Amino acid sequence: MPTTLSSNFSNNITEFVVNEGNGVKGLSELGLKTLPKQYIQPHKERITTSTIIVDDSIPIIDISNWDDNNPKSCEKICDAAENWGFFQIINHGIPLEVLDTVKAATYRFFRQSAEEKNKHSKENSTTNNVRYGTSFTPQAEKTGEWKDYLSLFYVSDEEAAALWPSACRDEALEFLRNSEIVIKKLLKALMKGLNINEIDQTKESLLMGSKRINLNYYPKCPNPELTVGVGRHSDVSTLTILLQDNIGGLYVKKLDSNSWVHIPPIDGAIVINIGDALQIMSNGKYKSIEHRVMANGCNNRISVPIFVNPKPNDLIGPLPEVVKNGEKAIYKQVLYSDYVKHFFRKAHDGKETVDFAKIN
Ligand SMILES: CC(C)(COP(=O)(O)OP(=O)(O)OC[C@H]1O[C@@H](n2cnc3c(N)ncnc32)[C@H](O)[C@@H]1OP(=O)(O)O)[C@@H](O)C(=O)NCCC(=O)NCCSC(=O)/C=C/c1ccc(O)c(O)c1
Ligand SMILES: O=C(O)CCC(=O)C(=O)O
Ligand SMILES: [Fe+2]
Repeated sequence: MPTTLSSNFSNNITEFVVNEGNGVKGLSELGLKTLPKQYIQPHKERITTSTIIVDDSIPIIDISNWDDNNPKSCEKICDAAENWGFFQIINHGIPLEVLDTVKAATYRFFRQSAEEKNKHSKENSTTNNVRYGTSFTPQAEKTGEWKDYLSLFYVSDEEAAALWPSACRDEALEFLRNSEIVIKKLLKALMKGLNINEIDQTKESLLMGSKRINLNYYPKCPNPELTVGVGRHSDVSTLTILLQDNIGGLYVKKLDSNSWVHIPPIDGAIVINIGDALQIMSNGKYKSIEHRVMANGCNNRISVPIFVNPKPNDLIGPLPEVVKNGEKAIYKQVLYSDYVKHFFRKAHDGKETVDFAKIN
């Protein structure tokens, strides 16, 4: 097995990783001793101990006794959304078996040959709703991110049966189905915090009219300190429901600071974060916070986020109930698909995406 790259191979990294569909998983499995230069991030993007704080953590909220008469859990959710933008939920009711099987399915998908996975690449896929890729936007990035992914946009069970890869389709659908009750409970609590006590069908569709599930694979990395698994970004979703494995490495920026806090893996827990769409709809009350993932020198890591979104054709802006009390709108109305395209067409750049919707 080669341990360093021949200059010829190095020149052809993009060909091997991106075009042939080997991904960074393929690179990792060559047994490289040093990180290819294409993945060396500028200093300011690396995750260093000097910016990490260890004596703080995002809230962990037990939602087992959750019902409408329990304002305490509702308050905790809204406080976390305002002050952290991130929290973990435990005793959420999604069976552990569902979580374990979608993790196993993620490994099953990525274990397949490059040829099989690459049938779902941007170039080869017969649909825009299924995409296998690597890094974030290789066409627009100066430096690569050490991650491969499969992204599945949910339209219907029938479409998924026809188009999603069989290695992970049923398990991804099962996770989506089981997350539905939790998503509705969280949105109900978050709307209460905005004095919206009734979620009618129009509002439900605006908050959770479309879903995307990603399977992320972060292979073991030589020189993990020089690169990132995922660079600084905030999600463009309403809410993200994130399942991580037991490896760790996800960091979230502490509000109004330059410090980063680790999100420790907790067996059976799910990480929840507010996305840009809800920051915009709440006129900035709920925070869509920057986060990033450290690469790992010893272990492969996987994660499975469900992005809960408006529908592509929805107009999003501060909700009428939020601005009706004379509050000044800080965001304008934007077409959600324009917002998402703006996000996908550039490299990760922290919180810059939301400027697209700001009133200047
Ligand atoms: C996403 C779109 C806009 C795609 O619509 P479509 O008609 O297919 O547009 P398109 O013109 O083909 O695609 C627009 C661009 O996005 C890129 N793109 C589309 N899907 C993806 C994807 N899953 N991953 C990366 N890029 C994508 C395309 O490659 C296009 O770029 P370019 O080729 O013009 O350079 C549509 O489905 C939509 O509006 N969806 C709304 C719901 C939604 O998907 N919301 C996003 C939630 S995802 C979210 O919040 C976070 C995601 C994330 C974070 C960190 C990562 O590292 C990461 O990989 C992903
Ligand atoms: O892998 C993780 O823990 C986070 C991934 C992430 O932020 C994303 O896919 O948007
Ligand atoms: Fe994210």
